[in-house]
Amino acid sequence: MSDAAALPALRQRAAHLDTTDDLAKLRDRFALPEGLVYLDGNSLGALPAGVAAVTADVVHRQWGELLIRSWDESNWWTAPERIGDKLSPLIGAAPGQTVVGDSTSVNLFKALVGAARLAPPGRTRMLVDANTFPTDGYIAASAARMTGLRVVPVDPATAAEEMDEDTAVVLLNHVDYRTGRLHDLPALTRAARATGAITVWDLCHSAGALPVGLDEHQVDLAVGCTYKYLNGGPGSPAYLYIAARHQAAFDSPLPGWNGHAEPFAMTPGYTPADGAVRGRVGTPDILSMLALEAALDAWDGVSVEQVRAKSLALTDFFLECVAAYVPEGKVQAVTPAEHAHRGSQVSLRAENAAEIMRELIARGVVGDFRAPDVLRFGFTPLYVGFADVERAARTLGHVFG
Ligand SMILES: Cc1ncc(COP(=O)(O)O)c(C=O)c1O
Ligand SMILES: Nc1c(O)cccc1C(=O)C[C@H](N)C(=O)O
Repeated sequence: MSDAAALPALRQRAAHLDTTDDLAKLRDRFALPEGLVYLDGNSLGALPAGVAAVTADVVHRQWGELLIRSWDESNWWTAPERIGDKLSPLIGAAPGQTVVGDSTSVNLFKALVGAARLAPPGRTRMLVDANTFPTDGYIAASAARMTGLRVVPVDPATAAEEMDEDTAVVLLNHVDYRTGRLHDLPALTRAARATGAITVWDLCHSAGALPVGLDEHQVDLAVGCTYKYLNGGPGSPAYLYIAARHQAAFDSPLPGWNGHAEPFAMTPGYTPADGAVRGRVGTPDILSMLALEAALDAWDGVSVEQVRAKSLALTDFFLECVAAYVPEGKVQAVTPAEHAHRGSQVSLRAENAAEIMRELIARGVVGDFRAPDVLRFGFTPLYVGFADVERAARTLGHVFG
């Protein structure tokens, strides 16, 4: 595998690929430290250049000077649905179906209980991705308990075989957080629909990295975070998608006053608002929300299809460079080689993975480690280039000596 002669050739290829990359100039839309190769945008995205000024204005003028008037005059009140509509094109959703707010965990709770209430009565099973990011499993267990369903862990690759007339809800991840495997959202959603089950997709690791097509594939409900490939910042609010056809019947288990049809009527009884707005709960976290709104400007004029094409080129090139630079047998790719099954990250299994990642970070290449033995590298096409990829793999090769 390891091949010293590959070095200049791969560096030259990287330079050529960067020169011919239409998205390369987008890196200027981000404030990244000089000299750092940042491959952890699948955990926390980079800072978009416009966010600091907008945040300063929100703090000093909108809050400091306008004070309470900003709920109307700075359009704070309608931020959750406005920003939901702003990110909708990235997940293939028409306007009016997505609200921003709360964490992914909280939105999962709303979606899962809401899904159980939408499902045909009498069904008993909630299928849940067995390899899911832990919070999804914890929340699903509680939502199932509350709604009288039984959790059935499933492998998303074969989940369609488990769907039957007794399946009420199906919760799956579009991309697996640990392996980077992309699951077949269109086929799995179709299979669930054929049985009448309600689908809930977690888009944390796909939104902003590849086309999702929620409306096209007739997904019922979806959630996702905005701090990964959408670059909303640490703890930026998550989102909830409620397909238009379900909105009238969607019965939120968290019917807070912000989701009320007339919040300022302050009536004792709850009447849900029309549309996705009924997915709102309490007062939105305006500072984070408006930072996210500014962060989404980094997508101006960029399509998610272009991003996907570059993402696949980056991960292909990374796998090629790793094969050339890393001594044979030191790492095994756990991310599928087939494009149809690959998200926007590459996970490599290695002995002493935690230590290897610490050393890589010390040498200016930031990825992350996931227990027990996975090195994770996330590729955000808006700011990662091919020279970054080559340097990351070369540095990994050096770490292995
Ligand atoms: C698939 C998935 N779901 C949920 C979360 C987290 O949810 P929350 O925004 O509630 O922290 C993450 C990552 O943190 C994730 O990778
Ligand atoms: N949300 C995170 C956080 O608050 C701290 C550290 C990491 C995270 C993450 O997003 C982890 C991420 N979901 C993962 O795929 O592992």
